[in-house]
Amino acid sequence: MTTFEIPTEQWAQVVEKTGGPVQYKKIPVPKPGPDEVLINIKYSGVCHTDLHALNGDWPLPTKMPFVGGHEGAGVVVARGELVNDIEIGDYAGIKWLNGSCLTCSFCRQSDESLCPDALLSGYTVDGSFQQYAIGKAAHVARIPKDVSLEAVAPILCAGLTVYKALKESGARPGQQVAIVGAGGGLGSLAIQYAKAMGLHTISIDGGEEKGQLCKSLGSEDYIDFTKSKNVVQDVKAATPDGFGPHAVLLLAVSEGPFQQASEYVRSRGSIVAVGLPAGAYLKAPVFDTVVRMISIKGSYVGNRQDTAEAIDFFRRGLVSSPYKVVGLSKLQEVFDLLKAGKIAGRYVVDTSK
Ligand SMILES: NC(=O)c1ccc[n+]([C@@H]2O[C@H](COP(=O)([O-])OP(=O)(O)OC[C@H]3O[C@@H](n4cnc5c(N)ncnc54)[C@H](O)[C@@H]3O)[C@@H](O)[C@H]2O)c1
Ligand SMILES: [Zn+2]
Ligand SMILES: [Zn+2]
Repeated sequence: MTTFEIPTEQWAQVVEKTGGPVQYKKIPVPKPGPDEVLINIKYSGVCHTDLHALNGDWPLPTKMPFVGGHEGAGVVVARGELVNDIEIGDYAGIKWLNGSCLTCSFCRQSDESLCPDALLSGYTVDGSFQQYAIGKAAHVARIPKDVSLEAVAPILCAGLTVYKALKESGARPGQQVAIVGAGGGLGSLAIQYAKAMGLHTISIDGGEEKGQLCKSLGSEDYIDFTKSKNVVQDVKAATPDGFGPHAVLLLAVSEGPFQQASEYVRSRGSIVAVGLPAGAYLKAPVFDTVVRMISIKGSYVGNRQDTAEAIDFFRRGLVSSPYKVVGLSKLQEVFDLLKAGKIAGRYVVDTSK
């Protein structure tokens, strides 16, 4: 068996007060409990959720201080005495769902994200913006040895979340799906998963850079919400019969689209809310929802099987996040860009610098 030398101290980005800035400092390397593994994180994607956590946007408290991050890809370097289905030296990933009880009625039916005792990486337990992170062995993502750890990182939240949301939408091959927030981290992967699943995509986001990205990833239409005079009309016009898309994935970080989607979704279509803008509400006219038989639902990350399937799409070369790599020490700069809506695709941080 391979053995790794584990230091006692490591570099991490720590949130010490709501709103930040994050503090780049040395902290102790944690020790895994009996049912846990210690992963030497090589790369971590930066999700907009990490910014919500930093800003205290949601009605759910974080631990404090905390280390954010939940798209961490690395190598298993230690394991607790109860762990026997993952080896030292294996590739593994820290995802949002760090652990769940595995015995409640949700866990028993593979709705692990609904577990009342779920542990959330980079939120209620320390996450992947550090060189060594802990995950419950049952939940850490199994990453095949033949994939790039920096490229696979965004699959661990963005990829698996949009893959699950597309399944939840009920859209079938050949149908149209509108992706709102298509040029962001989740959106850029949603375009590709949708395409791989045989769906047509209509991308909605703001600015030319994001438009070019969406087109280059295979989206047939791009609607720039900052320029369009009538987003509702433009979305409907992008479908062959003008009746609107069969499904809408709401990935945006502003409330507007959550109020608008019911105006352009096709009758009997579904609206899937995934983005989590602070304090936002979903709104739809009851009359239209009834007589046009619209389904409105939420979708929250995915279970362990969704994770494995989402990674398998990546391994087969069907999806890949467009990403840029910077050092972990530059995390605050990434947050500033994310806040300004300036990131097309994903940023991935390299924990060695
Ligand atoms: N439900 C889940 O399980 C889950 C999982 C991961 C992330 N999230 C949430 O999803 C959201 C997106 O995350 P991300 O990392 O992709 O963020 P991101 O910042 O990379 O992307 C968001 C995109 O939305 C676009 N946008 C903003 N306003 C818009 C509008 N009015 N119309 C169209 N597009 C608009 C932005 O330009 C940006 O490209 C966040 O709120 C995050 O917390 C939810
Ligand atoms: Zn995330
Ligand atoms: Zn449970």
